[in-house]
Amino acid sequence: MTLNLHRGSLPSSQRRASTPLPALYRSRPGAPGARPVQAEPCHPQLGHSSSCEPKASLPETRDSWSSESSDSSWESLYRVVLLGDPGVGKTSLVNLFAGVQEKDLPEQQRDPDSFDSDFHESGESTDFFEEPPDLPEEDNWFHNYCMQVGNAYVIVYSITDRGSFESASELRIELRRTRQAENIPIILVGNKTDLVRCREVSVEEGRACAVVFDCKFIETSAALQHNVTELFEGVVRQIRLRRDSKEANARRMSLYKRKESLTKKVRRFLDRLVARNNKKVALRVRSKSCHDLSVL
Ligand SMILES: Nc1nc2c(ncn2[C@@H]2O[C@H](COP(=O)(O)OP(=O)(O)OP(=O)(O)O)[C@@H](O)[C@H]2O)c(=O)[nH]1
Repeated sequence: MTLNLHRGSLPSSQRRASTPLPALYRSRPGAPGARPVQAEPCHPQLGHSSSCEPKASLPETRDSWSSESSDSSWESLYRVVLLGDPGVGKTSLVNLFAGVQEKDLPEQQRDPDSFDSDFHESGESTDFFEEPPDLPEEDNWFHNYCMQVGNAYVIVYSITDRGSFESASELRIELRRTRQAENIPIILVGNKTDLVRCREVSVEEGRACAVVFDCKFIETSAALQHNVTELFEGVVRQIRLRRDSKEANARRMSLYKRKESLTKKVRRFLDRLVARNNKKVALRVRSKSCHDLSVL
């Protein structure tokens, strides 16, 4: 498993300090803060991993960065979207996962406004990104886009904030509405478990909510780095399990279709044979009844 981190300096007017802004958002023409991709200094810094090389030849929008990409030379990219109220710890979780400590970075590279992490494993890449919390009204498109493009969703709430737990439920309902027919992995995360005395949402409530909403559930503490690796590995596993079962289903279906088409061929042959016989029978019947004016 190798990790990549790409950073770039961006205008911060649209975002809170800790909010990472995905490259996708940045590359949208006309969007506030949007910049041409080639102007970004972040991608050359991806060079720590052998699997990042093909990115140089990628098209410039992330619309084409999909696991269904027809370009087989490029690894699969899975987009994991982190949703949740401001302040619940989304950025902290992603930062931890990427193994980034701000203090480890040179002063000039410290840019809390921008952050993306790529998680590369077995030729696959998982891109975690979160929605900027204070987007202007006209940028509702990005929220809608997030709801459409994720291959998996991590809905984070703080166990010390019941309001964020309720927001998590609403987000789950919204996701269910937008991605109704799809079997996408959703993980409900209760963060800040280290703040034991301030707990407002019990583990049982979190678990019950996950059962009701048919998603996975885990409690984490970004502060204590508890369950963070389990969370992100779990996300990748969920994506793979669904992908594998989808592929197995597709294989089963194509086998079934092949079998069915063989059966159909035999049936067509038999039908033709029966029809020929039926014509002879019909002719015989007609000739027998030709004297009966009461029948055809
Ligand atoms: N005690 C404790 N504090 C945490 C934990 N996770 C995050 N925090 C703190 O909570 C605050 C908000 O964390 P962020 O990671 O910025 O939260 P966010 O959801 O990304 O917030 P926005 O960027 O506003 O969307 C920061 O001060 C973090 O240090 C945790 O597990 N335990």
